[in-house]
Amino acid sequence: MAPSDNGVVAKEAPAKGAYVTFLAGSGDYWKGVVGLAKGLRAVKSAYPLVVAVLPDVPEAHRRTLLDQGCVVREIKPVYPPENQTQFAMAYYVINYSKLRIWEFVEYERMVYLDADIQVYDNIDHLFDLEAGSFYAVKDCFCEKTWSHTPQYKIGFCQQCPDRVAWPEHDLGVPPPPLYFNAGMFVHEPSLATAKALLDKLVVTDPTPFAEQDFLNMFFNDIYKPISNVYNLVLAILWRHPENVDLGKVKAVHYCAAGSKPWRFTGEEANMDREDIKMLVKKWWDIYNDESFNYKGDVACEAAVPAPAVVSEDGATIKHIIQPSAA
Ligand SMILES: O=c1ccn([C@@H]2O[C@H](COP(=O)(O)OP(=O)(O)O)[C@@H](O)[C@H]2O)c(=O)[nH]1
Ligand SMILES: OC[C@H]1O[C@H](O[C@@H]2[C@@H](O)[C@H](O)[C@@H](O)[C@H](O)[C@@H]2O)[C@H](O)[C@@H](O)[C@H]1O
Ligand SMILES: [Mn+2]
Repeated sequence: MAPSDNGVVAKEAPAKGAYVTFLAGSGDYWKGVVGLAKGLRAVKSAYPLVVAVLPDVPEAHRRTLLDQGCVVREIKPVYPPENQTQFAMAYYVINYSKLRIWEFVEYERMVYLDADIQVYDNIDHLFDLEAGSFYAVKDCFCEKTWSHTPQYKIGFCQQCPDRVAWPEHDLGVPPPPLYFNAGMFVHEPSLATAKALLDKLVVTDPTPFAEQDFLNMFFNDIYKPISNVYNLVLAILWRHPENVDLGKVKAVHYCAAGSKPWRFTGEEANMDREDIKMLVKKWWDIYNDESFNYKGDVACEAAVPAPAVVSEDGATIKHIIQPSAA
């Protein structure tokens, strides 16, 4: 790539990599996606952000994402088999549609980030991790959302396995396998894997953490934990403060109840903490900073493979490179 004005040659991203997030509904999660697009730009990521959108995402929201340089790709919803499951959150049923991102085979490697994640340090090196494993951060079992599980009931958590030993003799079962938070993971799109996921889904009873439970089961044998700095599940701040150094955190996951920055009121439990208020302000500082708006970045264009229209059950890939109005 030609040196930029100051003679510094921008790192050329392998054309086959991209960040990907997921957007459903006509609600306010689009603000999370805009924040994420601006955050990746702020840390000078060399990779584009693809947004997998369900059909119910309004045109106006899609336009806003295109204007922020996102690659917007419509996907068909994925539903779990008929079930009476009580999901930990009722809306989790839509999260199974995340499974469509294995169909994005125009990319060899993708880093998935929930729309309620913000990146505060460059994590492009994740694209260089050795292929063949599923990389993600270990979740925490200590929040009330886990109260249906034996680990919660006995106070066992993989974030501190020595605090309460797993009573294998009493329970007659081994400790649960390592379990990742599905808000961030590194994956390799493949139509074969996409088909295997959907085939397995139709014969798998849904469970409270929906696609997160399903992905943990499906990728259990190749799951490789990576550092908490790549996906700080906020509850770690009060459940396992010894496991986090905020100065080193690269990506924050605003998943704790009441922590979504664009809906923040500070009223829910733990939302009056100084570190939470600082992290929410940090998110807004990026969201409101117009210098991080899309300006037709050359690096972003170079990182995007030649736009192609891939018809797939009516879904097509649209990539429009237009300088934003701002
Ligand atoms: O109404 C919704 C709910 C969820 N999501 C997407 O699904 C992801 C997972 O949901 P959420 O982050 O709320 O789950 P949590 O991590 O808080 O459990 C979100 O980050 C969004 O990318 C969305 O687009 N619209
Ligand atoms: O659909 C299931 C969701 O499950 C996960 O969220 C949970 C999980 O992290 C718990 O451990 C926390 O206690 C809870 O707050 C948080 O919402 C993923 O973040 C999300 O992307 C999605 O997969
Ligand atoms: Mn999330």
